[in-house]
Amino acid sequence: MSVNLGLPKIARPAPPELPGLPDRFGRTATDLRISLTDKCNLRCTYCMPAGGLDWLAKEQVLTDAEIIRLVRIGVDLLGVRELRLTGGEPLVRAGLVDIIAGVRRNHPDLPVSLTTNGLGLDKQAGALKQAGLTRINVSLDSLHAQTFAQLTRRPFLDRVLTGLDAADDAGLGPVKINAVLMRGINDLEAPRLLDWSLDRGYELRFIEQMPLDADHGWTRDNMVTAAEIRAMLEAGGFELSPDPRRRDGAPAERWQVRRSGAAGTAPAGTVGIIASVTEPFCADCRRTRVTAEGRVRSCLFSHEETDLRALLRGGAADGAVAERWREAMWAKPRAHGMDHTGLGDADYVQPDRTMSAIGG
Ligand SMILES: Nc1nc2c(ncn2[C@@H]2O[C@H](COP(=O)(O)OP(=O)(O)OP(=O)(O)O)[C@@H](O)[C@H]2O)c(=O)[nH]1
Ligand SMILES: C[S@@+](CC[C@H](N)C(=O)[O-])C[C@H]1O[C@@H](n2cnc3c(N)ncnc32)[C@H](O)[C@@H]1O
Ligand code: SF4
Ligand code: SF4
Repeated sequence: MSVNLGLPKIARPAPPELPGLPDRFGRTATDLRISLTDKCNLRCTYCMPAGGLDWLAKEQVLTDAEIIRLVRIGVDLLGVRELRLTGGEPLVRAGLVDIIAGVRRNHPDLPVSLTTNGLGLDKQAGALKQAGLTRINVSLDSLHAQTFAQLTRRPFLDRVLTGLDAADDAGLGPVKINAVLMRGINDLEAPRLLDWSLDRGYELRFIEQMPLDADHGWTRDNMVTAAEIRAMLEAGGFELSPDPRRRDGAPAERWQVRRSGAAGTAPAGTVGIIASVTEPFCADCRRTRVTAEGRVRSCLFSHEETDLRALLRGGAADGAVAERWREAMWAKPRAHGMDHTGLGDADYVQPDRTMSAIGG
């Protein structure tokens, strides 16, 4: 079943006999992102409403076995080469360790990473590593307790920092830190966040805020742009030079960082900037997403979803599930859920789902 979420449906031919998950614009998805839950224990203002959302009922959410099977279909039949577990907050999913262990049993060499807010990592990091998790990204927008609480609507900065210590001890590196900068709230903290990340050996990435928040508070003018971020870092004591490594479909553009006055020395580390709005990277997008209830979203901003759960629960063979998934990806929009880039343009329509409910 394909679920149209509001826009006119376009008639499309079936995908050709190409291997994997190709789309109509010459891209092939190899990076699978699965949301393990729509629930979360933070309420970041750019993502969730203060009162939370109507959570999915347990029976609506894919089971551990269904997730492990979908990953197997993705890897064995559809050319998936890496897996990202996300949410909502994936650490609140009871079966997380079992899911990772099950995936790892089937795919000894698959890179499996987790994007998390870090709450509860102190207790789970060791078990996650032992189950076969490869590495981790932790979202952290501020190192000031008060600013953290303002942005996330919860006073839990210390718990995130404890979680990061545990991730280091468990060997879940290289750790990446995700920070969304919000004008007038944490934007001036950008150099300090970078300094702290360099000292701890983390790769910090700044993310342009995207219009995916429940409160519909995003405006193009108020968003902190990649160009502004680079300028703030340079004014704040850092020199940036392009990272010579190939980007390889990654959302983050990476920069080598030297502390000012250290020209000619080895870089102190790298910083990434994910400029989904002002410098979009859709032309080289390699992503396929599955929501917590088992729907394929071919693009973060899609208005159409394709249900795989009914097939999984209806006794369909792996090949039939794979074929439906291929059809969904063939219909992937060119960019930003449309036929052109343009978050915030007059014709941009924000998806009904928030980032947390899509699986960021
Ligand atoms: N426009 C767009 N932005 C994305 C997409 N995927 C992730 N992002 C943004 O990039 C941020 C970081 O995503 P992560 O899950 O930490 O990881 P990543 O950068 O995709 O991948 P790694 O560098 O391999 O860890 C997200 O918070 C989103 O804001 C995407 O498909 N499209
Ligand atoms: C939706 S969260 C899910 C995983 C986990 N709860 C976390 O926060 O890392 C994944 C990423 O999406 C980012 N994000 C959420 N809403 C966003 C928005 N409106 N624009 C840009 N990034 C956003 C978060 O900062 C986080 O790094
Ligand atoms: S960004 Fe992550 S931690 Fe923050 S509310 Fe959304 S899902 Fe939760
Ligand atoms: S907006 Fe859509 S097409 Fe562009 S990078 Fe994200 S998922 Fe890919």
